[in-house]
Amino acid sequence: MALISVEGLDITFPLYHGNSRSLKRTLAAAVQPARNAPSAHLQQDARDRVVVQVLHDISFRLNPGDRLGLIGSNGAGKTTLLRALAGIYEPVAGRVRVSGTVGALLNTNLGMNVDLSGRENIRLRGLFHGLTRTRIAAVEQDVQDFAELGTFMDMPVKTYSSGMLVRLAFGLATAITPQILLMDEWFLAGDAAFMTKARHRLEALVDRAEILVVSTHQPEVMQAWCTRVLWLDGGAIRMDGPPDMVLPAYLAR
Ligand SMILES: Nc1ncnc2c1ncn2[C@@H]1O[C@H](COP(=O)(O)OP(=O)(O)OP(=O)(O)O)[C@@H](O)[C@H]1O
Repeated sequence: MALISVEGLDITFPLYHGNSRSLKRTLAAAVQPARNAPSAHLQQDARDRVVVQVLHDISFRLNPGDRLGLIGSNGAGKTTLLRALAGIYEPVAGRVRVSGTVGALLNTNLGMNVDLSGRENIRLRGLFHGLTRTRIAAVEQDVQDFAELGTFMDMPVKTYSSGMLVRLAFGLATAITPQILLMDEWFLAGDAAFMTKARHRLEALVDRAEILVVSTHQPEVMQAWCTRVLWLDGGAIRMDGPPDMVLPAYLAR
C-alpha cells in the first residue's frame, strides 16, 4: 500500500564557508525575497556555515486516494518539497517515509541518458522498473506513438530539440503508472497542441496513481485534481486543508 509520511522536515542548503559579516549581509540582501514573494531564510549552522533554510518543520501524511496540491509564491519551497519526496534531497532534520513505486515528473532530464537514443532510454527505464520484455515493447510502442519522433527515436537524445525532448520525457514518464505520482507544474505547461494531447494522458495517469502530489500556481488544476491543499509560505506550512478552504484564503492573501 502506498504511503507518504513527513515528520518535522527541515531542508537547508549551505551557501559558503566562513563567517564574514559583510559577505553574509550581501548574501542576505541577495536572497531576501521581494515583497509578496516570501522565500528562504539565512541561518548559521553548527559548522559556522551560512545556510539557506528552504523548508522548516513540514509534517503531513498521505494515504491511498489522497491528492495533494502544493501552492505558494515563487520560492516558497514547493519544488524542494517534491524533490525531498522523490529522494533527491536528504532531510537535514526530520523524517521522510515514502513507500510504493514513485514516478517523478519533475524535469525532463531526470533519469534520461542523453548519450543514448530515445528507444534505448525507454528500454532502460523499463528494465529499471522490472518490466518484462513484452511489457517493455508495449511501452516502447506507446511512447513512440505519443512522442512522434520518427527516425529520431534511434538518435542520441542530445541531438533532440527541446520540444522533442519534452515529448519523449513526457511520453516515457506517463507510460508507466507509479503508485505515487510527484509532479511539478512544469509538466502542465507547453504549447497548446502538445498540451491538448498531453492533458488526456496526464489525467488518465493521475486517475490511476494511488497518491498524487502536484505543485502548481493554477488554482483550477487544484480544484479539479486535488482533495487537499498545502499552502507553503517561506518554507513553512501556512494552511493545510481541502481546496475549498485553502484556495480562497490563498487567493485573498
Ligand atoms: N540548491 C539550492 N541552494 C540554495 N538555495 C536554494 C537551492 N534550491 C532552492 N533554493 C532556494 O530555496 C527556495 C525555495 O525554492 P523552490 O524552488 O523550492 O521554490 P518554489 O516554491 O518551487 O518556487 P517556484 O514557484 O518559483 O518554482 C528559493 O528561495 C530558492 O532560491
